[in-house]
Amino acid sequence: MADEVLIRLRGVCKQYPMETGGSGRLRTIARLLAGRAYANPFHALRDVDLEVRRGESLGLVGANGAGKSTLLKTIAGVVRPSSGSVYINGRVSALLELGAGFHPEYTGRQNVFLAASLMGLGDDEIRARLDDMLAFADIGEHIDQPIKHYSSGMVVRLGFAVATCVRPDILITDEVLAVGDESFQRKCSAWMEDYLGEGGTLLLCSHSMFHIDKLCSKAAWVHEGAIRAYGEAQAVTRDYLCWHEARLAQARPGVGMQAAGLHAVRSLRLNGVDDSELALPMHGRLVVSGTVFAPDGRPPVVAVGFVRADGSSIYGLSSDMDGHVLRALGGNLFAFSLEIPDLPLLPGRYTVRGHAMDAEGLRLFDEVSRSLVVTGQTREMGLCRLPHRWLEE
Ligand SMILES: Nc1ncnc2c1ncn2[C@@H]1O[C@H](COP(=O)(O)OP(=O)(O)OP(=O)(O)O)[C@@H](O)[C@H]1O
Repeated sequence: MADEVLIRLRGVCKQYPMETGGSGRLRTIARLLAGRAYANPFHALRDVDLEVRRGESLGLVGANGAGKSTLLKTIAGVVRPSSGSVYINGRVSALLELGAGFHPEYTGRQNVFLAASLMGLGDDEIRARLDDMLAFADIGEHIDQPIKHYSSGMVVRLGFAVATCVRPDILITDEVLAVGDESFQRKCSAWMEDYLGEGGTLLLCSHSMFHIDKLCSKAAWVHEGAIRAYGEAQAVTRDYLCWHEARLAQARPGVGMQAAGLHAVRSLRLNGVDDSELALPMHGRLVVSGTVFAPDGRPPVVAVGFVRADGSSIYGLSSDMDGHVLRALGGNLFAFSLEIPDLPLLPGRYTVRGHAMDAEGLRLFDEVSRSLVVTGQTREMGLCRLPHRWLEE
């Protein structure tokens, strides 16, 4: 049962016509009516093979326009592939575009009935679960207003509330977490963790590597319509972030991953060293310091992680875990300085990462890395020295 394949895609391709102007569109329609292929197709998905088993959680990452939503829509049955096969085994609940499946003129309550019945629930079942759904959506009296007057966050709340009560075999969500406010994000995230704990299967598309790492066991990196990498979520998100870092470095030499308007680590130093590798003896004193840009002017959270050369995590912490507030420097910049007085890592090569997060410590925006070489001689094995002594018995 656990090994049961719930989603299988084989050689899935999706093409869209490229024509934009009026006459181009007419030509496209004429070609379709004549049963001919598009003249100048745009390949949104290229030969995608994918398998998701029961109980797996797969994150989709990729740049804007890479094809993630098209892939999710193809799996949800909203988009028909141009070629290839899609096999789905189980009840699917999909939270795709905002309000998809909702009728704008109906009230929230009417839409809940509509959406839940489309997902296969009978009237009695819906009535029995209605209070739970409304409690999850938590939009108060707006529930009896037409949803055309809802904010995007309220629409997502309603959509997610229906999904929670239907308890699908496969839950497909496209950037839902990005739309809700902080408390709703936490609620959704907690619900998804529960759902996965109970054996649910999740497909999550997000630009938040934090959420992908937190919620997904596997990840697929979609690049120009094809799967560029597939594997353990943390390994895939790491490669994807490195790719972005390299791309930005190419575009703006000397500048790390930063963008006006986004939280970003502006500098990261190991014992005051900014860019080159730091060599430090075992049990030496390490100070990780730097600055973080916060577009909203609120003190951001910084997370610091230690990673082995093969990418596996050794240790991570964030300023909010310790209740530490970053020092304001002015100009939306905030400084941090983390001391590790007695670094217990065994000799070897490591990466120290600084991640910029929002004030709530919920969304992770970027990552800057520095190399650290721990020097020394020892015959101990592993990654770090555990404090120990031998007892005389
Ligand atoms: N109905 C359509 N007609 C024509 N082109 C489309 C259509 N839907 C999607 N595309 C194109 O297919 C490509 C992939 O779009 P898709 O929405 O899947 O990307 P995405 O990875 O989800 O991007 P984002 O992160 O920006 O949401 C884009 O170039 C988009 O313009």
